Amino acid sequence: MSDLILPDYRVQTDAVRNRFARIKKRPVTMEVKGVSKYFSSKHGTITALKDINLTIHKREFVCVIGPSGCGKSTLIRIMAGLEQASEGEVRLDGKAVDKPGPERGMVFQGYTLFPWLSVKQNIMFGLRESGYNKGSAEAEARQWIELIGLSRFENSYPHQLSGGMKQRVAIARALANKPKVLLMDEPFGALDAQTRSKMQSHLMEIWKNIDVTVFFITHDLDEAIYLADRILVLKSNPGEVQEIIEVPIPQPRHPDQFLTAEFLATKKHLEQLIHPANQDDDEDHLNLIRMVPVNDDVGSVF
Ligand SMILES: Nc1ncnc2c1ncn2[C@@H]1O[C@H](COP(=O)(O)OP(=O)(O)OP(=O)(O)O)[C@@H](O)[C@H]1O
Repeated sequence: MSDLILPDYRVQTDAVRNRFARIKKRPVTMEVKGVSKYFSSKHGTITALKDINLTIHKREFVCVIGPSGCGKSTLIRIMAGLEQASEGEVRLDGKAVDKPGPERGMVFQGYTLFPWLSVKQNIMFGLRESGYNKGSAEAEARQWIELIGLSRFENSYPHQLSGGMKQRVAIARALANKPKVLLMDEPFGALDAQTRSKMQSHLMEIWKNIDVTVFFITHDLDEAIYLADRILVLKSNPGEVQEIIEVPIPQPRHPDQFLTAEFLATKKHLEQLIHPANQDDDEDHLNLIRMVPVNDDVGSVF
């Protein structure tokens, strides 16, 4: 990629610039204001997050990337109300978040469906909790099952589903409660590459058709660029905002865009942010002793 002449990732076409202008005019849904988080450990205090500020507008899709340990999960847990910030606050539609609530749906990497409930019962569960009677919860669940294309599996149990199907059910279950924000922590991290790419397209389709704002953690740069309006890049030790990038790829997104100059330029920039050149990290080196015959030529040019 280094030999290609790529545009600057900050250059936007008129369509992309206009889209961002429209997004910025939408009301703010979530605000992360000066959030810091400290943990005590036997080695002292860990600053997992330091002064994080982010404003997310209604219907925006924001992805978060950053090296392992930069505080991504801590941030999403604070946004979900599962963890308290040490300093600062998170607001949803102007109201401080201090505990989990139905207006924030969560989807995690691990399959979090109830194994003893069928697909339909899993989706009905939250609806029943929020006061739907059995008949209306069932009708609502069926609509979601149809939307995620699993009508044939409504009475199947999680162990009878593939990983991708389970995550589709988890997304439907989170969305059935009509949250304002969907918080997703590496939801496709455990899936094989092909299923993952299908799930990304499914999620894009769902997001286009459902009135929801998405905050999505991933390790995968392609996934972040493909899905996001903006990408929050965190750095570690302490977890701080490195950059917030407006993705210059037009909507609607399509897998063909993975090879466009804008896509490659954005990916190159993210790679530079996450793996800066000349960074000599001891953990990246393998201390290998050669344990092959002297004339072994695997790995040499021939
Ligand atoms: N409950 C805890 N107690 C002590 N330290 C914690 C706790 N939770 C997280 N940390 C520390 O806070 C830092 C951020 O962790 P976090 O899991 O949020 O990072 P992450 O970016 O999500 O990592 P990964 O990409 O590997 O999942 C790490 O140094 C981690 O060890």
